[in-house]
Amino acid sequence: MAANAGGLITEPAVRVRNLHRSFSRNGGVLNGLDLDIAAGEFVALIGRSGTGKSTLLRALAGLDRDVAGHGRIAVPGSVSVVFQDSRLLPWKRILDNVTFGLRGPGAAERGRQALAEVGLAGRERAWPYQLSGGEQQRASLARSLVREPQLLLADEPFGALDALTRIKMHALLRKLCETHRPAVLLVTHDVDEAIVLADRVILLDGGVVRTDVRVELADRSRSAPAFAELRTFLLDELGVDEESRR
Ligand SMILES: Nc1ncnc2c1ncn2[C@@H]1O[C@H](COP(=O)(O)OP(=O)(O)OP(=O)(O)O)[C@@H](O)[C@H]1O
Repeated sequence: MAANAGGLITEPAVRVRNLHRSFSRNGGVLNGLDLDIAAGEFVALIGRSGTGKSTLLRALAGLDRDVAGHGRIAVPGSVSVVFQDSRLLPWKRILDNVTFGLRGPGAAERGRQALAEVGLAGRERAWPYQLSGGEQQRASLARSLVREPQLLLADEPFGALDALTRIKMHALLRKLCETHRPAVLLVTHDVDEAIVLADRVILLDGGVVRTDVRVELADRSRSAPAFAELRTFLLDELGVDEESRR
């Protein structure tokens, strides 16, 4: 349970209990994982390669049918997923990609508004191949948010972008989340990205949540001392050696 700004106790948007998943007899990837995410809360999920971050995300997205019966998962009715590649349909124009599957007479207008929100006004009739990688991810975010999901799952959405574009996308995602207020689970390898964006950072290790910290920074700029302190703590938790931090 989480207390909202008014002090009321609210049900979490996501509740995972005792989740297990294995792919071989060599042991589990998820080993009795518990996790709650409050409505509107932004959680970043970090962990060493192969620790099961994508496995958890796929289970929450309903993309892993075999996980059923290996724990309890409760997620909201409307869930959107963003991946590292935009997964736009190459044979559809950008607006048609964004509104794909939406019904009702207002769908095109909602799609246009979503594209404007992500900075793609005027690109409605472009084909996916005509957009840069960053623009394709903007379109992918528009396609998710036009559905007003209660839960947004994002698996390394900015992993393929250059450093400057990533920083711009961080600002955009924060703004979109402040406007639309979905619960978010963001998988990332980038500790700085986690601190810049999230309300909470959780670290997966051994198939369970090993570290769970709230990000309470007045100043999220990377040069702030409290930012550096939290980064050092998380890199220590990840077991990243001194050499690799430079
Ligand atoms: N469908 C599958 N079949 C067999 N093994 C799988 C499958 N999906 C994941 N795994 C294995 O489960 C483990 C966890 O994979 P997962 O992709 O969840 O890790 P991750 O933490 O997201 O890693 P990375 O940070 O490298 O993306 C890996 O050892 C992977 O090989």
